[in-house]
Amino acid sequence: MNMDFIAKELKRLFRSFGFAIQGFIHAVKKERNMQIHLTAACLVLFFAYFFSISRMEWIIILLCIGSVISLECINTAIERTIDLCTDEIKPLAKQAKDTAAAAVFVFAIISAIIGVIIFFERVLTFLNFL
Ligand SMILES: Nc1ncnc2c1ncn2[C@@H]1O[C@H](COP(=O)(O)OP(=O)(O)OP(=O)(O)O)[C@@H](O)[C@H]1O
Repeated sequence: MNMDFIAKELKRLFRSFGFAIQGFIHAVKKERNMQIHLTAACLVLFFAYFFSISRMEWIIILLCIGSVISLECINTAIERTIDLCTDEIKPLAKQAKDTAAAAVFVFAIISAIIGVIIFFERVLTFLNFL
């Protein structure tokens, strides 16, 4: 492998990171649900730090945040693809969009339940302490 080849591959790699970041910025700017997820994620990270949760709990929370945000990106991509394919009202377009939205919804609900399991007792203890 010569240095030229490595430099070219690295450039390609960083270019693809750049495209991914552009996609993420687009989703954050245009999708209200993504803005809600990110706000919730910031709150959860603050509470996680505040309550000094365990290493395993950090891992679970980071997995949940990453999964919800990734699913929202995929949902946005599916919405755009469908809008690109048709601007007519079609049952299949509705099914595809709604099912993609359901993927985010299911994981967001499960993440909220995990959040309650991790934080509920700690919040109660903190409130009693006040
Ligand atoms: N081409 C289409 N044919 C049939 N139903 C559609 C079509 N486009 C959207 N819908 C449906 O209309 C409803 C609203 O969809 P729309 O994409 O406008 O908003 P949304 O799903 O809330 O997304 P956004 O995050 O952009 O607000 C959804 O149930 C969606 O499945």
